[in-house]
Amino acid sequence: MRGEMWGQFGSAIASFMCIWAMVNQYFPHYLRASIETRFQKLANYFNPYVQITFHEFSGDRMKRSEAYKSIENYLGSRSTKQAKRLKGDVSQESHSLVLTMDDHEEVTDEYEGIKFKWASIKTIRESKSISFSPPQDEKRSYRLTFHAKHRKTATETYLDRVLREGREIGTRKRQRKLYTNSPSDSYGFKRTMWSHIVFEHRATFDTLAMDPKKKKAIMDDLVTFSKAKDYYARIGKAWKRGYLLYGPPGTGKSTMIAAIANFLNYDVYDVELTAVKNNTDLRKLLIETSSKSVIVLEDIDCSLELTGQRENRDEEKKEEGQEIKKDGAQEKEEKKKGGVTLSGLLNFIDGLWSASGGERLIVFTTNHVEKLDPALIRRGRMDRHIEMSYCDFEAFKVLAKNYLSLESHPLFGAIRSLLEEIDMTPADVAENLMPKTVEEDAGVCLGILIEALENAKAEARKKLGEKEEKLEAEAEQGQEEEKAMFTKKKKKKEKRESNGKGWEGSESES
Ligand SMILES: Nc1ncnc2c1ncn2[C@@H]1O[C@H](COP(=O)(O)OP(=O)(O)OP(=O)(O)O)[C@@H](O)[C@H]1O
Ligand SMILES: [Mg+2]
Repeated sequence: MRGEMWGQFGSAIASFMCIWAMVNQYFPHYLRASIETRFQKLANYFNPYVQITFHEFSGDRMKRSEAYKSIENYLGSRSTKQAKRLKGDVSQESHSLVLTMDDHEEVTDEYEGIKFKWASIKTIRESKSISFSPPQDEKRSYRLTFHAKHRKTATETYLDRVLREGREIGTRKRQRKLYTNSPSDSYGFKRTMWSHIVFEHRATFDTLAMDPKKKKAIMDDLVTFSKAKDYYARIGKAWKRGYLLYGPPGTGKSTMIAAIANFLNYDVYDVELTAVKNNTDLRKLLIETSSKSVIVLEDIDCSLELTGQRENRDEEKKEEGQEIKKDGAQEKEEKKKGGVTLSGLLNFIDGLWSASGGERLIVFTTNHVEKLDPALIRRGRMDRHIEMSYCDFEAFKVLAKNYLSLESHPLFGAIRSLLEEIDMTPADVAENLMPKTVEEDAGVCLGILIEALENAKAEARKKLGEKEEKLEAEAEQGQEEEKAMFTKKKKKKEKRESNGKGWEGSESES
């Protein structure tokens, strides 16, 4: 019965196609449009299916539609399994092979027991003008077909899922970028404020040597942040989070930034503050950053030399009664150099100027946290302060695993006790662990590290000895000086007393 019905429906479609071909051939254009509308109405009346079309280029013709790209991503794996004709290409973004269903192919997707049909459509527009870019005449789209009774599910949940999943696949696949700001002077016609290269830093949280508990807490914080869009919207805050990474050179601050970017799949914007002319340019830079990005200001204490801190120093000088002499040229030079002020930077962080929203992580690094203006790093601006410190045994184990594929070794005990006594940065430990020749096996590398630690220990002892000697000498000298002072004072007193007696004596005598 059902088969018969489908047969009738099929022959109706065939007759319709026949009539349509005749109409196309014999009727003038204005009549064709009117007949098409009427036919469409008739077909809609009998057709129980709903169709939704997503065009590749819609509205802004220069840009591929986001929905189309998401659907393409979503259908990717389904097409590879189901479609008989596939198109292969190498993605410009990720340089990897991308397979999509060829034109006029169909795949079926199932959601909550409902079948959704996706077809890739290509229409060719007859163009009378000569064009060198064929895509203008070829229009592609994806067409979704489903039964009218599932309209609610399709429009309210299914399509939402398709677009969300497609976007996520796109984010995972995309090649991330490392942006650096061009010097302010070079902005001009068609010059962008940022130049970029492909971000290829391989650091991950797995390879980052630090206390595992601290590492886990940071990763949890990042995950919570990246999923907290609604939360930030509800509390009316810009969706951003500030991290301050501080510690001595070579403790992994830059490595941590790369690990964060890789973990969250974010782009990295490395802001070179000294190349920014003024607060306005800084603001423009922020506006030009994309969502899902880490904005990095490295060695912030050095950058601030040009700005707030310099002003503070001037004020300090004023307080000390020193005159601040600046000739015209010097002032001009300072204006040129230090256009970015502390308040400009604070505005930058607060995202006051970024009405565009979107998830952004702002990271400052410094070797001297104590030098920073408290306003710059207060909670709310820099939400997390993370100390990157010298290599302890837990961090060493991560490095040993990365560099030597070792989980344990008889020499680990000696290294553990040496690391408890000696401050060595992960960068130095890593350098010692790295095999210098192909003959060096893990044992040799560990031996080299032990030797370096022992040398550092001997050096530290020597320095301590010298310091103690110096202190002793200073103390001795101090004692001598004190003694001399005491004797001098005593002599003075005796002299005064003897003078006094003489006066008293003369008094009585008179
Ligand atoms: N915690 C760490 N885990 C893994 N590797 C590390 C770590 N710290 C340093 N390294 C290694 O040392 C090198 C230098 O580290 P990095 O540049 O991250 O240090 P930094 O703290 O940013 O130093 P600086 O303050 O000078 O900028 C890295 O390339 C990395 O190989
Ligand atoms: Mg660094």
